[in-house]
Amino acid sequence: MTELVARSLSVRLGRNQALAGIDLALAPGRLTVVVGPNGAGKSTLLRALAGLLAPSSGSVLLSGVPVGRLRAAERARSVAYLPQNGQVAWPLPVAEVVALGRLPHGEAPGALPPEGREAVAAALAAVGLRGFEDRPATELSGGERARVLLARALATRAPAILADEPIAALDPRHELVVLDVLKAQARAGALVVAIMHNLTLAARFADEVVLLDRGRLRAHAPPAEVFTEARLAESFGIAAHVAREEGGLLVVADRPLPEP
Ligand SMILES: Nc1ncnc2c1ncn2[C@@H]1O[C@H](COP(=O)(O)OP(=O)(O)OP(=O)(O)O)[C@@H](O)[C@H]1O
Repeated sequence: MTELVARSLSVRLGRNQALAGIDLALAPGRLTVVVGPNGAGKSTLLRALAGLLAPSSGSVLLSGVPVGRLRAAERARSVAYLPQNGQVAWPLPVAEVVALGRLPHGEAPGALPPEGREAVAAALAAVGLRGFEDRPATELSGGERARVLLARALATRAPAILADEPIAALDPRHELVVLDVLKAQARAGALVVAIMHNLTLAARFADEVVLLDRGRLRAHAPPAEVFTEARLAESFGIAAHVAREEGGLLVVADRPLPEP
């Protein structure tokens, strides 16, 4: 069972204390949504959890092992990381970009074994890109490209998926498609973490919410405990309505509060 644990995790980026003393335990089978205002440290947290950024103090343990100590291929097989605003530099066909997700398994994109081919096809279908296989990845819309990169992460079939704003560029239908995919991955046993700014969708899809603010962990709890009007005012500086609806919690941002 894959678990990710941050212990007293602090990260400095240049002169900035991006994260300070984060204690967090993430379990498999859960979709955890990370929220917080711009600059709160969300991307920094995800990169540290993925082993891509060394803590300045404290540690990140992947199933008990410091994540920075894993070999790159082993780490990439264990943790699929989707960066924020991912770009595609080369005009490779979409299927080959997604096949790059098989590299940590030692499978070359041009010569995938049956399992690799199946993983690529399933990932493309999951994000609604069947039929895009031969299109150059540099000739796609922003939302299509974002889904290609998510498919690449899914094709890895890693037990942990860390996605930095996976729905930021997507239309409303594909926001739901992608969140359904991430939820299904969690239901199938994966540890899934996604950064999101859409609090309404976060409240609806998250099993648990991590709220970061100025580099500190303010809350880690189910959506109804995190999304209170008082906390939204304090951390986001917004007046919001929070209501319980049949489909879950409804969070509607109403207006910005004056700067304190
Ligand atoms: N390379 C860097 N050097 C110095 N400071 C940095 C660097 N990258 C980010 N920071 C700072 O670290 C803090 C956390 O940044 P981070 O990208 O983790 O925020 P975030 O919560 O993901 O924000 P956003 O919602 O805007 O994507 C911010 O104050 C940011 O200005």
